[in-house]
Amino acid sequence: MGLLVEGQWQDKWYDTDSSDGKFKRESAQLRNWVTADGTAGPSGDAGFKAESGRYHLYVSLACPWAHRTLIFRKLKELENHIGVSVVSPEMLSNGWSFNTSTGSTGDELFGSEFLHQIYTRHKADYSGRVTVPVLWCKQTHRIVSNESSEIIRMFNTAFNGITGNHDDYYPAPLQTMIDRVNGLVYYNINNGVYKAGFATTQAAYEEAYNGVFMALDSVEKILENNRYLVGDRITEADWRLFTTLVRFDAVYHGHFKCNRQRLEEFSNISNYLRELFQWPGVVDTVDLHHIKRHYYFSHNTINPSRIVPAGPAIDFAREHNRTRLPAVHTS
Ligand SMILES: N[C@@H](CCC(=O)N[C@@H](CS)C(=O)NCC(=O)O)C(=O)O
Repeated sequence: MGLLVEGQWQDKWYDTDSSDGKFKRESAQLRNWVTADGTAGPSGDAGFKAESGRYHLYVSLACPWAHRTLIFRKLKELENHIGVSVVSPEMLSNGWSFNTSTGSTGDELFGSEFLHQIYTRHKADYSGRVTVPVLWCKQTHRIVSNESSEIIRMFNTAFNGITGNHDDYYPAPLQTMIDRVNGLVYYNINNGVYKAGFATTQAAYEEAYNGVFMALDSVEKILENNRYLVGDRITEADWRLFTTLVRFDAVYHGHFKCNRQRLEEFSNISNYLRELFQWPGVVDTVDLHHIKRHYYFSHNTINPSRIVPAGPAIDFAREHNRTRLPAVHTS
């Protein structure tokens, strides 16, 4: 675990001393957009036109942010158009690695040893954390983006002309609502579990813990009468929540101490989670071995023994009751 400082790797854990024990996530720095015609997106430079075979994704199967991009690649039928390299779940003193003996596919483009070499290939004197996901452009030899929330928006529309898949997970009439729900879910749940897990004071931990369960209680209520988070169709908001939910009982409940209750004890959330898990193609994006191995093995300030728990035994493939609520298709 560490970061690049002017192109040099430094092995360093997160600094929480200057923030009263609170974990502060660094904003992603690389924010260009792939667009259908190569014009600039909402931020960054123009010149990244959607083309088959031009882009490559670097992901961890353990990471909830990277997981979003894998789900969108799957749902939007981009697998034959955008390649993927998977890092090892073990994120140790050199950060994310391409060690094939511990579960990486290897770096399919350059055969690098570590992900930080992709960042310095992009910019030799790069400074900042080396995070997944990364969307790489093979034509310009640059990182397009390392921000998952924006990569999924690109995948949602930019390649529609190539794939013929027009399913829309961020439809114009629902955007305001989706943004509002994303805000609550990101702050309290997606990032909330990390704020609880990486807190180094009791007060910072409890504040995050309370936020996690306040928001889960609200989600449980929403899902009582609504099939999905924003009305009766599945949207980006659901997939952004899903990647945290699917890790919750296996990792966040124990390792990050979010243990007021397990998600299995929330009736609506657990049924909803199973529906999303069983969505066509999604199961292929979930790897609980990588998930557990990453958190319990890599965070040695939290779990120095590196013992990976054997449980819990949860069957996400068992029946759910969500068909009792109406739903419409995304496209
Ligand atoms: N804003 C980023 C966050 C990505 C992120 O923090 N990824 C984690 C893995 S779950 C990571 O690579 N952390 C390495 C580090 O912080 O050094 C996104 O959503 O794409």
